Amino acid sequence: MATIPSQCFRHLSITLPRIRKLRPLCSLSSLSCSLAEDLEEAQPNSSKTNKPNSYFPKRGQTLELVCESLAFKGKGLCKVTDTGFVVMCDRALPGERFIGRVTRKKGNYAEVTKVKTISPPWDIVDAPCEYALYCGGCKTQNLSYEAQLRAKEEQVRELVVHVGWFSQKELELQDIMKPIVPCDIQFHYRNKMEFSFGSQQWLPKELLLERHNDRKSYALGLHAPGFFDKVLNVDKCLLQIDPANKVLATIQDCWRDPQLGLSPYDVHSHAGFLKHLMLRTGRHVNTGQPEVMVNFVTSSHNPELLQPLVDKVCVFPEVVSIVNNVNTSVGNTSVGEEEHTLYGKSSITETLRGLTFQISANSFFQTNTRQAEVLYKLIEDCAGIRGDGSEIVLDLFCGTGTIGLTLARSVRHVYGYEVVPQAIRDARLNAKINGIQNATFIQGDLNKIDENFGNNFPKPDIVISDPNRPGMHMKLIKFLLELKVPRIVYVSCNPATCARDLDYLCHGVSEQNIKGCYKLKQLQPVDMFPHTPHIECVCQLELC
Ligand SMILES: C[S@@+](CC[C@H](N)C(=O)[O-])C[C@H]1O[C@@H](n2cnc3c(N)ncnc32)[C@H](O)[C@@H]1O
Repeated sequence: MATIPSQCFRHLSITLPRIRKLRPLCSLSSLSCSLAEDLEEAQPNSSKTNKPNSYFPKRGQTLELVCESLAFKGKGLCKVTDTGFVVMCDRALPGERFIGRVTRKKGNYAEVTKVKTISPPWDIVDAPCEYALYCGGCKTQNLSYEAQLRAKEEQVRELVVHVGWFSQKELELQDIMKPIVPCDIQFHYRNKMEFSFGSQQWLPKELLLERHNDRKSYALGLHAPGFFDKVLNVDKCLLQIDPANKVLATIQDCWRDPQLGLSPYDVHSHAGFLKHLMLRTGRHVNTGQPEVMVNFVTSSHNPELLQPLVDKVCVFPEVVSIVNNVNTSVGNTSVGEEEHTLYGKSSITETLRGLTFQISANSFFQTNTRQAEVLYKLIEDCAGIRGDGSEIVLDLFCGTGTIGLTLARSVRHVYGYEVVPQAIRDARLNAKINGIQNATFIQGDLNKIDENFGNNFPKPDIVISDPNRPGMHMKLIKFLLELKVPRIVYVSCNPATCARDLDYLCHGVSEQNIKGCYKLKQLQPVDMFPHTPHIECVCQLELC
């Protein structure tokens, strides 16, 4: 095997103290560097020391490197020969030998850009998408799917050992860490894609000369990696289903026509009309046929300008909803202050674990429906519901209530908490559509809970917690440690903050003299998004 996934780290488990305390000293090891970056979102205020480095490659210097593994955001982690100094390289694949040029110092490691591949990894494959090498969406499409899964699983294991402070031995002997669950379908799995309009197409350097004439033309596509103002023009995205690609191609064909008078919004000058094109797909409740929602996000309300585009795409039988979100702010978000329905319905439907969900342009819904079925089944199994209708479930970070509602059928009551008011409205509506009466959804910020929080519901038997990337706030961790429910199912989309929170729940928070009281019984990584760096984990915790 050409990858070096873990041997190089193993010795560190003996010498590396708790990462969260040692984070500022991240020159200690490659592992701590990548973890520091992993945890950056979770600890935005933590101080950084400016410890001098024993070795630092100079900016502009070229180095011959071998990528050892994938880390945060799918970047390749490499070490400088002899010194072991860590460099991270976007688009480097495990096992790849390449020449990299140092571009910048970040914390106590360096970033390099790949200049030339000397030898590719043995498990490299041809990426089916023509944009795969440049697009910010799929970063590892040219790595075999098996190798992608290996890299993701390894990343979770390293984080659980070095941030979560669980020993490799206990993970293995007690069969805690399960092999990653692959995604059956590796393309056409996304039910939501957001494309941006841009006043200038972004092209990678190697194509600049070749397509010189395209440089100034307008773009509709995906953002260039790391740039909010540069758009890679795309006619097709292999992550979405064919009917959505037909809509994209049709709009691409016509929106630049000068006679239509349409202009892309410019994020610098704030002039222009078209901001984003969001395509969402679902299925008709009775027929199971695909349903497509087309959402034009514009900087002002001008339905006449959009009408020619509406006329072109409403002819597709799958297009059942065309809406316009008007966002007058200078920001780049797609949520409008007003929404207008231009054609058909204002929402589409999707079924998940036997329930029907109504999805509007801005409601949160798991973006890989098929794999969400797998994820929710795992959550249900981990919840270990008795099925006698006696238990209380607390669904933290409930979004539109999907997890809680799928459990509601076999428990006494579900209490869901969520910060976004629209999501709470959708959750209540979803409960109603499905005839579920034993679910209560409450809007509130779980980062701001106080000592009264626990008085708002009966003591739960099971807590489901599914936070977004920063993980759980210390207030919530303390609440759970005091609540002492028999079982917690922690669902995470960021293995770094997940490992940190598992450490707090199981081993306590020594700085605050708080004891942990949970045992990690099971940790199951799930691949929801092939070709991207994202990893989902389902963790089962039981009260000690
Ligand atoms: C990963 S999503 C999970 C959604 C839902 N459990 C599902 O499976 O569809 C995380 C949710 O947490 C919500 N959220 C983020 N920060 C929050 C906070 N401070 N308090 C409450 N909810 C929050 C987000 O709005 C989002 O709906």
